[in-house]
Amino acid sequence: MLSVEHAQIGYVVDGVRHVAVGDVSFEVRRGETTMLLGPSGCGKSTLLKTAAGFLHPWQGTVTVQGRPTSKPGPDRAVVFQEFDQLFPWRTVRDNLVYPQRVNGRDKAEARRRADEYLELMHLVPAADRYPHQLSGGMKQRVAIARALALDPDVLLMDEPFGALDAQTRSRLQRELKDVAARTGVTVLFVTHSIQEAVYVGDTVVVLSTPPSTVLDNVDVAGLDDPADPAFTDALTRLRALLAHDDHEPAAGAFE
Ligand SMILES: Nc1ncnc2c1ncn2[C@@H]1O[C@H](COP(=O)(O)OP(=O)(O)OP(=O)(O)O)[C@@H](O)[C@H]1O
Repeated sequence: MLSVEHAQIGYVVDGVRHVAVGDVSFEVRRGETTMLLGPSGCGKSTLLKTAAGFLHPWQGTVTVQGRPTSKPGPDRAVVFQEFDQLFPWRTVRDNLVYPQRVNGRDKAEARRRADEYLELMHLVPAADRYPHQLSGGMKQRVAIARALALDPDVLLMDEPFGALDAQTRSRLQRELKDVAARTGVTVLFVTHSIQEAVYVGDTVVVLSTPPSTVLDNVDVAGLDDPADPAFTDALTRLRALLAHDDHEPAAGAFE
């Protein structure tokens, strides 16, 4: 579904080119959740922004269904970490309806889909509230529901639970797994957390320090019980990969 092939991506600061993503290739298969894990500054968000069409690779390609992600499009929906990504002047329901209308969906169908995804994300009681009346966790659930209601080919998530307390974060991880299984949506998800990568993902793409390359692709499909020895094995393997990266970040950088 989403393909990254020999991508090199960077930034020009004061006329100087800085390479963030050195040479990265991976595939996000249809219906699967792929996690991007790696040390701070390795270019996880840079890759996600390129998939979203906000940045362009200097070399290589990033494609969705074979089409380069050269600009943002309705085939990709993005959920960010920040709680302020909703339209503050629209109710929760209208936050879901409005982007669908902008994408050309008729009013009745947009409302029907909004209600379907409000139900799926347990937001029906909050449908007529405004974003400032919601907790951080609820805002993130609205952002996910809004993205799913657009029926994207790929859902791009940049540390969507990074600013939540531990309990809310676990709950949203569970809900996302459940919704992904029910809808069959394809997800690319950036995280700092090894635990989150194993629990939420089907595959973990582990990146090195910048200019980043792929250290490994680890299959974690079906691992959702931290008490399962296979879950612990996956955690150990990912920790070892990151620890053997030449420029390991300071201890404690990974949960
Ligand atoms: N707008 C920008 N202009 C210049 N450099 C940038 C910009 N955005 C990111 N960078 C640099 O590119 C590199 C990769 O940043 P990026 O945010 O993609 O990493 P990350 O892996 O998502 O980091 P973190 O896990 O800390 O969020 C970093 O060195 C960062 O400083």
